[in-house]
Amino acid sequence: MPSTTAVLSAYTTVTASAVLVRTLLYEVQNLTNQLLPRNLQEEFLSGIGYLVGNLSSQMSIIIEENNGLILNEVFEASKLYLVTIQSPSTQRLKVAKAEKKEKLSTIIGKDENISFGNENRLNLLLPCDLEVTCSSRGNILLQECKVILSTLGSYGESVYLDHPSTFETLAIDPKLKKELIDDLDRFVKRRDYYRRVGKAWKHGYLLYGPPGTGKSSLIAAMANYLKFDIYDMELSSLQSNGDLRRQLVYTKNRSILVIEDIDCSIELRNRNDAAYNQSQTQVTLSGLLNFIDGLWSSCGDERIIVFTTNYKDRLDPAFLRPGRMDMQIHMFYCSPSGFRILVSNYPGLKNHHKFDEIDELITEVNVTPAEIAEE
Ligand SMILES: Nc1ncnc2c1ncn2[C@@H]1O[C@H](COP(=O)(O)OP(=O)(O)OP(=O)(O)O)[C@@H](O)[C@H]1O
Repeated sequence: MPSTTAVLSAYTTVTASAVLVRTLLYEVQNLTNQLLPRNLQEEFLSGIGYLVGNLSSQMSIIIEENNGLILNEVFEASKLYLVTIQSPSTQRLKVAKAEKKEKLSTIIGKDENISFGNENRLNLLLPCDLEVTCSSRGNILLQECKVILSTLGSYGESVYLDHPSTFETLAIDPKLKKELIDDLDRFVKRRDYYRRVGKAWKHGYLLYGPPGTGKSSLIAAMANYLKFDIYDMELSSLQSNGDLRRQLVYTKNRSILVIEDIDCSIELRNRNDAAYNQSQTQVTLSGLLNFIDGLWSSCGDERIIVFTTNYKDRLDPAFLRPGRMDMQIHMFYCSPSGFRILVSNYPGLKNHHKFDEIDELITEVNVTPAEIAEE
């Protein structure tokens, strides 16, 4: 089975939730305030609002120079503004806004050297950044928000998370799904509550179950739902326990920190066997426990940490102590209801005369959603 990182980055379709569209609209509003003269802003935004109301989860805004034979005033206004912040040779201009900053920062595309504003490139990796591309015809293309997947550790890299998994496509028990969505909703709404009770605004999940039952898919669904970035912490690439904490510097608020296959990394270290020597894992169980406890008190707000394992019974009980994991989620073999979701996702079937027979078979045999998806 591929690793979480491989699976999460393997997709090319961008899926966006309602949250994403709402955030995008908000960002468009912000951008419009800064790009357009005041008298044009209202008209432009009401047009966008109309579009979003009817629109799918993806949106590109293209401002053409001419609207038929008529000159497009929005294009002229945007062009005038852009000329003041870019050099004549600029082909691409990126615009980003940090959560707590009021103004957008504008950054010239990858192949150009000049950058504007005080933000460095990392700020592009914020949730909900917008990309404005100026084509040779002078069109301005505003691309949709994207969730970022970053790999922490010595080979750290970031990519846009284009994993299409959502809670709708996830084949898990409907009751568990609802419980989890409610839990996430409660978590993001409870800033004041966490402050009042003096608790860090963090949440820990343990996902356990056999390979191919959807642990990585669930993490992607959570990220797409909350519009949080994902940081995938590869323990095997860390040199020491101290590296765990140092990696946090690269993470941001409103993010999910993922540590996968936790039993392998820790077990290997404790057993000190040949496999351990091969994997070069340098993180110890106590180092990890210290890190989790410290994480809860030392880093920013709105953080979710997710551990995954195929073997919960191998984990040290200290790891599962109350307060470390808020929710333990058992990902299990496919149920009849899960099967219905998968056939609706893949061949697009809602009904079939074989369904009853398959329902019976599925309850008799352990089969993973991944195996069914493969078929
Ligand atoms: N519960 C599920 N709902 C929908 N699709 C699933 C589910 N489980 C598995 N799949 C399909 O199988 C593929 C592999 O599953 P995934 O990587 O999420 O499982 P995993 O439990 O993380 O496996 P591993 O423990 O090996 O990392 C997914 O990309 C998806 O296509």
